[in-house]
Amino acid sequence: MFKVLVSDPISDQGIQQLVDAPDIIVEKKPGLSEDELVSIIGEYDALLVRSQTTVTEKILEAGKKLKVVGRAGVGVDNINLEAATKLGVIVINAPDGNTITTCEHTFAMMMALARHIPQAYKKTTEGTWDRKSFLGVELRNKTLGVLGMGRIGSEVAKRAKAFGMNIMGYDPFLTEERAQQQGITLATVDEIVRNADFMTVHTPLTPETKHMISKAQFEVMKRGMRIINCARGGIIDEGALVEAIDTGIVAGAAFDVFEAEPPAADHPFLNHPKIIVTPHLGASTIEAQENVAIDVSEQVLHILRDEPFMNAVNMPPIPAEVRKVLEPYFELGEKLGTFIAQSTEGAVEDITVSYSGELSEVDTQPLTRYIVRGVLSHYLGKDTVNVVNSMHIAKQRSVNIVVNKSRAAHTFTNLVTVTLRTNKETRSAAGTLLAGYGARIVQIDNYNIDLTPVGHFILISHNDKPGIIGRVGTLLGSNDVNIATMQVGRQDEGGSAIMVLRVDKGTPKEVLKQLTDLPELLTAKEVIL
Ligand SMILES: NC(=O)c1ccc[n+]([C@@H]2O[C@H](COP(=O)([O-])OP(=O)(O)OC[C@H]3O[C@@H](n4cnc5c(N)ncnc54)[C@H](O)[C@@H]3O)[C@@H](O)[C@H]2O)c1
Ligand SMILES: O=C(O)[C@H](O)COP(=O)(O)O
Repeated sequence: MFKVLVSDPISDQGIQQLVDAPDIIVEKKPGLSEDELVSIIGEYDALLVRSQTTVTEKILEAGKKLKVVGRAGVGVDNINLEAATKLGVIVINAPDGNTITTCEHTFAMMMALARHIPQAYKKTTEGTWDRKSFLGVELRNKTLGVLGMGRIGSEVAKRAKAFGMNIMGYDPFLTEERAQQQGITLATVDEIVRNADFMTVHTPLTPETKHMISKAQFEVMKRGMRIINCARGGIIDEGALVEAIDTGIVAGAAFDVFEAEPPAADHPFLNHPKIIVTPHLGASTIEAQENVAIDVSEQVLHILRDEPFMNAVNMPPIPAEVRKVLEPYFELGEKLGTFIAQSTEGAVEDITVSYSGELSEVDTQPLTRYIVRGVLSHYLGKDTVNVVNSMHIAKQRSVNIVVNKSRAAHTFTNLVTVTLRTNKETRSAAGTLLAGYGARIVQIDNYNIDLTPVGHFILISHNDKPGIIGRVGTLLGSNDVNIATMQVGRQDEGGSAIMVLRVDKGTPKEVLKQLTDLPELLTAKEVIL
């Protein structure tokens, strides 16, 4: 049974799949302090948050069973990613579910700003019929500068075109070609600042984007610009903005987010006649909240059940086309890792992974993480090593990871070979996926075999001498270990050979010892896959 703690208000419909899952207990405890979270987090396998809960290193350290922190939304600046990675806690988000909603909120803010709607509403409901003070501007034919042309920025640009606006966009990933396809003008921040009538920011808050619009930009800014921030507080320098409004450079601003949330009661935005504000409502629609909660719940379930998952933010993203090629190999990769670790004596020095065939054409790094996890979890436990921290742990323990690639396909379309070198020996195992038959281990050291990697095995190294197979069979039979299948491989007649026995259950240690006492038998290892 896995326990999931929901510490922020998250859509009930969205987390229904977790509530319904027979192996999950969901507990909702919104509004806890850091200390309260620290005192209870040790019981939970997963933590689900929005932006209110600050997931600190202290909380992560106290989460001894914690496998995943799920963020029902985009921004993960409330989660200590470095600590999570170090501790092997996977952090996932729901990057797509609130894009349209936030884009629409940006538009609502832009129109409210252009037409003074909040200010006019306030005055009218206070009993003053004032039509003079609220002369607005049209959006049509105005230039909109978009800083950050990711998911939300691109949707904003799309809608702005329908309003007859000209769009200038800046994003480090925006190329001239893509800008042309989107019907926008690729520009620098400086060009946007000097030319736009409206400017909206849609970047994450990073050391690079913090105060990217500050005093220097306001000094050269087109007079009368209107500015919208529905991304993150701090991208625009709040103090410098107020000064730019008060000195007539900026005509008005609409902010959904603040450098500190909630803002202090005397925050200069709160009573400023030219600044309109909402309390971080960008993602707050029924649809978006359901979408993000569904997405994050689905991935949390996968992680808790040790199944392949998406949207981890503390490991590099896997492009869809690469995921399609690699995902079928994740389980096999991890099994090859665990197989080789169980088969090899000694302290690990390096792990060499060779990819041949079509696999060699994609970025195989995500698959390597599974393989390394398979190897290291044999020594450190599955709970300690996961695909987020496997490479980090390998580095920490000075285990070299070497990756080779070769286009040559040999007998199989794809072949993954894992070689483990320890201070005592070097062994390797290779596997593939056979169409219609699934995962197979097809080579151990230099011996060809054909093994479905599931169940209990005994891996024996011996000298190829008459009678040895019979003696192994008799010994196991007399110890009530039933052999389901047996495969034997040898290089040369009378030379070294291996035997792989699939047995119905675990083999007691003393039986393995008796096996190694047989003449001509060199080693006998139990492998459980
Ligand atoms: N107000 C809300 O409730 C709300 C809701 C959803 C998202 N957000 C925030 O909106 C922002 C954008 O979200 P998204 O889903 O579009 O993210 P995204 O990752 O799709 O887009 C962000 C874009 O910013 C670009 N970028 C990074 N550094 C930049 C820089 N220095 N200059 C210009 N561009 C830069 C990136 O290349 C990327 O394309 C995030 O900060 C997110 O947390 C806020
Ligand atoms: O990054 C996000 O997804 C938004 O800021 C939404 O945050 P929220 O889930 O706290 O509304």
